[in-house]
Amino acid sequence: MTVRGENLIGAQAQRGTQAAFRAVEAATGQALEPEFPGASLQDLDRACALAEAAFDTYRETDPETRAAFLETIAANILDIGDDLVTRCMQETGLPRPRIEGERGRTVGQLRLFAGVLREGSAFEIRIDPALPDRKPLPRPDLRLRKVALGPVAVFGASNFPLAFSVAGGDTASALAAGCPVIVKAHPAHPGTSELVGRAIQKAVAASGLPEGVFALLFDAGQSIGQGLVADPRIAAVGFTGSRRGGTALMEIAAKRPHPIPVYAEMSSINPVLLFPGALAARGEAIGRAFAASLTLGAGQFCTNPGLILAVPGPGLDAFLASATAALRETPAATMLTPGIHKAYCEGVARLAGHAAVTRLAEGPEGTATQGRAALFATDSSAFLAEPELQEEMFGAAALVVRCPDLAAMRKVLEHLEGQLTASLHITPEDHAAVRDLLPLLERRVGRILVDGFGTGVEVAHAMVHGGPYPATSDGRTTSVGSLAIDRFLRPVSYQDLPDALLPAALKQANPLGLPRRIDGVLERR
Ligand SMILES: NC(=O)C1=CN([C@@H]2O[C@H](COP(=O)(O)OP(=O)(O)OC[C@H]3O[C@@H](n4cnc5c(N)ncnc54)[C@H](OP(=O)(O)O)[C@@H]3O)[C@@H](O)[C@H]2O)C=CC1
Ligand SMILES: O=C(O)CCC(=O)C(=O)O
Repeated sequence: MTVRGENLIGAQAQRGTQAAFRAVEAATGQALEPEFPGASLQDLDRACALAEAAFDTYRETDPETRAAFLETIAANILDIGDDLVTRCMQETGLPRPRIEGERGRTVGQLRLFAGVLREGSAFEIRIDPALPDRKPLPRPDLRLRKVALGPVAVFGASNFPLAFSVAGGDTASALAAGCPVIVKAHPAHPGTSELVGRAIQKAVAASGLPEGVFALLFDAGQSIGQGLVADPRIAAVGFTGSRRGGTALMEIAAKRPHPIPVYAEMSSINPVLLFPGALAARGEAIGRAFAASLTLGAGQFCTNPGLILAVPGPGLDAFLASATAALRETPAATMLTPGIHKAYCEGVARLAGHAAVTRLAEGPEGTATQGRAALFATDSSAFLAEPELQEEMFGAAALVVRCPDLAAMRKVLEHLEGQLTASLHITPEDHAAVRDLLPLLERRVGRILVDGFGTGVEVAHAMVHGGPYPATSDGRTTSVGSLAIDRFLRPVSYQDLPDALLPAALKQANPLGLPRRIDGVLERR
């Protein structure tokens, strides 16, 4: 499939009329063909108008129609074949196995939401039948379902060109909810975005859905993204990226005459807590596993283990010896964009020059586009005193904080901002200390995991990929896993509507076969 540099608006593919940009080959820094002329504000207006026009029809399609649509998108993505993988490798510098794995995850996510639709409990059907004889007052007939919010703006992420981009988790969950989607492509991988966008556009047509269900817009600057968030027809935003970008979009959304939710996944340093029992039992092995997680994908994961908390002793020495040895041998790796590479190098230099920080290890030097691993150390009193030490360094760098005891470790956790994950390395003898910290961890993070690292998020029903601000803009939700659909739904209650006027999901005969809670009790199907 050829990349043409075209915006996809409704059933049309057309070149933009605004300033153009080209993708950059991540490994060489060379510009790639073709040019992507940016969308105009008229293009944006048309995409929003089509999405608005499609909304009422699309949201009332039955769950089976939307499930089949998501499966068609998945099949179309696979049908692109190697053209997608090679373009994506060029644009991101990520290796083939990673891109192929991410394509599998993307397709799996779409199919997961097809399953969610067929299972039906996401719509939370509740029926409290009328009690006309209740004293002192009769009870009305009350029926609740969740309905789609409206057209959703999705910002593709730079670091997951497939699984968090055009057909990624935000798009899959919004489409499953019944929301049309307008994607603002990430400029780091426009060719990949166009190929995937065409797969969705083709699926819209093949499924007989209104053309406004999907659009993909390119822009060399930020006016399309900002215009999208400000547009009154947009009802919610999905975003994965920097704290600066996410908060800028939150501000635009909050200033609208009708503010809308922005689901932004932003910065996280993902504390790793090395408990004394675990360090004594297997400090060296944990050090090796940590180095592998830190350097995965050049460290360009928001789940990257960027902060290590431990009490000094022989166990920590063993951990540091194996981690530093592994990091010194891990080759530098191509980073996604020159901007991300520059930000990483500046972050590492800032930490290296910090008076309270020592450098423990540095990976081998690479090319001008590659990032080398780095490990730094400080102590808990310096960490508590210097807020900049908890800033995310997006890449393969981490900071070890030596805590004199577990009470100091607690203080560091109390001082931390909201996080996506916390990883605990433990043995049974650490259980009492862990139990003590769990309530605090629950307040700080979205996912608590034991004897592992947060990278490689499982796409599942019980997954939370979220967390308190600034990990995300709204810690009540997740951007990965089936619960992500909930971000794009809202409850509506129907009181005393005659059956003939009720939506199919709430009719007495339950024609859609949805699971229902009747008088508070889940009905067996
Ligand atoms: N924690 C995480 O999950 C991630 C964090 N990052 C961090 O973000 C840095 C930059 O990476 P990147 O992925 O480009 O993230 P950005 O937040 O810079 O950009 C993400 C998307 O949002 C758009 N955007 C950003 N700011 C605005 C704005 N003010 N108005 C309108 N649109 C905006 C960008 O467009 P445009 O490019 O045109 O500005 C891009 O499409 C990295 O160095 C890293 O620090 C990156 C990826 C994931
Ligand atoms: O680790 C993962 O699988 C997901 C990470 C993520 O969401 C991100 O880096 O933006």
